[in-house]
Amino acid sequence: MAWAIIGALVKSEVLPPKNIIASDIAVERLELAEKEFGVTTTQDNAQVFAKSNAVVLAVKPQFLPEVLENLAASPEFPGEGRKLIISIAAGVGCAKMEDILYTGLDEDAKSRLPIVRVMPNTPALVGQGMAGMAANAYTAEEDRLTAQTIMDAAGKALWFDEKDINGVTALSGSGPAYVFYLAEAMVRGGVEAGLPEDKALAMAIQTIKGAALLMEETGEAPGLLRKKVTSKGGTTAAALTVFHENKVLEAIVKGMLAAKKRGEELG
Ligand SMILES: NC(=O)C1=CN([C@@H]2O[C@H](COP(=O)(O)OP(=O)(O)OC[C@H]3O[C@@H](n4cnc5c(N)ncnc54)[C@H](O)[C@@H]3O)[C@@H](O)[C@H]2O)C=CC1
Ligand SMILES: O=C(O)[C@@H]1CCC=N1
Repeated sequence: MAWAIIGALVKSEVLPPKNIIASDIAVERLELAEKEFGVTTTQDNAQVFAKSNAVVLAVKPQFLPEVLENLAASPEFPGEGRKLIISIAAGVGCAKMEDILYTGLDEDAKSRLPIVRVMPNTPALVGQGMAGMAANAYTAEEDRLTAQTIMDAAGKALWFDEKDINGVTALSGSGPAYVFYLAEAMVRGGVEAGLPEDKALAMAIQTIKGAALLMEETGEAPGLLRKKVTSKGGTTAAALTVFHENKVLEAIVKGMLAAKKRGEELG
């Protein structure tokens, strides 16, 4: 995800590579990032913090507390200037991050460390991400603008109350997997209908892409566009009748609520 965000910032010229500093414990990833994007790198997270106005934390959720604890214990912390902390770790709430970062800080120091929690998704890798964002109480308009600019570079981003982030995760965070699942089903259906697999895949991809663009460009509701494809007594109606009988729509909604519940449990 960090790779996607760095790539998007560089490609969209939101920031020149020399203004981006990346850290990772894996040297080979840093070497790759230097080569691919021309960014500065370090293995020292505290150096990133010291040199940046905005820090994006993109480690796996189970490592985030440790990374924050090390940061809070470093001589560079909290420093002088204002620093926006952005975390993309799934399931780690602002309260948890505040617990670690704000302990022992006075109100002035806290207000210089605003926190934004982001739920991105993998299409950010191709500049078509959809992120949901939530800001903590110390966040000002300029911080929200910074977070918006960073995430817009990788696609689109919308603001939510933090209580809605598990719903966002269930929709756009996990959502690409639902679309890939649909694509898998369409390819299997195509093959069973006698098409060669490579062509079935190419057709499924273009059909999903075209349908998404049609929704976006016409602004028409998905249900209305579906009706426009469905001739009375025709082929689409035959397919949809089977989906309906098998409660496919209800199953997807149930699945999303299970994803939301899992997000709550992990949090
Ligand atoms: N993959 C997805 O679909 C989504 C992922 N996320 C979140 O994005 C975050 C990153 O996920 P991925 O990019 O898939 O993981 P990843 O494992 O590919 O990347 C994490 C990177 O952090 C580095 N790292 C580990 N410990 C470190 C430390 N102490 N200091 C510095 N770097 C360290 C690792 O070497 C690795 O390069 C996770 O928190 C995940 O919850 C959020 C939404 C969607
Ligand atoms: O499956 C997960 O838990 C993460 C969060 C959203 C996408 N991947």
